[in-house]
Amino acid sequence: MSVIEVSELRKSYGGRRAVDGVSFTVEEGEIFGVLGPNGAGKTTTVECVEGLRVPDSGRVRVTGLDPVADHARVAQVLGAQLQQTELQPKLTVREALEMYASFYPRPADWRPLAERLGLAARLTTRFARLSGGQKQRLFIALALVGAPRVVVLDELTTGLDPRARRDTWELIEDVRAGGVTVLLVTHFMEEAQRLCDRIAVVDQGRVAALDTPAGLIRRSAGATVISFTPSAPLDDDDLTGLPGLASIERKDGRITLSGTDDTVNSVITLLARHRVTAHQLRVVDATLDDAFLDLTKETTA
Ligand SMILES: Nc1ncnc2c1ncn2[C@@H]1O[C@H](COP(=O)(O)OP(=O)(O)OP(=O)(O)O)[C@@H](O)[C@H]1O
Repeated sequence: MSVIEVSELRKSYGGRRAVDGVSFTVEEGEIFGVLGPNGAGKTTTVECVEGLRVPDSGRVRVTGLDPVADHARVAQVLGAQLQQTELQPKLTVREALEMYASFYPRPADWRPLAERLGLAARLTTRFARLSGGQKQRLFIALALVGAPRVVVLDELTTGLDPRARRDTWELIEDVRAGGVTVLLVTHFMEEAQRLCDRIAVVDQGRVAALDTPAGLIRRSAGATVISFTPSAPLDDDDLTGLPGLASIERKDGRITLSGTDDTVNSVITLLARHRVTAHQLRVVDATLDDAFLDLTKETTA
């Protein structure tokens, strides 16, 4: 049985479709990413998984339970990142952690969690007095303090400085190593590429692609880009026949080709055959950024 199952999920707000037939499953111990442009329907989708929103149609199950009908049981197995407004401003960090731990039958020890998230020196600070990044780290701690089987993280590291972001990634990897399933909404490609086993790219309320990060990158039009300044002119005819070629660009004597590994190998053979030297040769693999822009062309254009 999948830990999370979403099938043909639809949800409208006042006649406007926010989610329009989204389906995916998340397996035990997986870090599953939901990636998409602003307004794509990501938060609506994960809020349906959390039982915070009632779908118009479709099926959602978390460990086999319906998050709306079985809300209390789902709340025992699922940890979610809070929104700013959901915590009393006067609560201290310690009180918040103790209170949230008390909601669960077998909570984690909050002290090491507070330590990992850099909150140990802030235990007596009231929520209202925390910096934006400290609030964010507290929300992550509160999502994990119940030792959930599934954790839903929406904009996990938004507002965190680079070190806190890296520490948080390591924490999430550790949490997963402990068997926890993670559903992650993110805008950060580097975060998605580093953490996620699989990613659903959501665009205009639909799943535009669902694959591993490497799989998504392979789908992007020019998965590899090679650029160089040739020591002698090269004919377009020689270049256009290269296997796997997606595009050619010439600028100021420099040639930039996008294509596949085959394209790169063939360019090198071609250069050797013509005894042409490639100055400032660069080969760059496409990133998840490129794949994302390709897959969500209409909305991000
Ligand atoms: N409570 C609401 N009432 C009306 N419309 C809403 C509501 N919540 C979301 N929407 C609309 O539904 C669409 C999807 O929103 P959602 O927040 O799910 O997208 P998202 O992918 O999470 O976006 P972002 O990346 O900007 O957070 C948007 O057009 C948004 O304006």
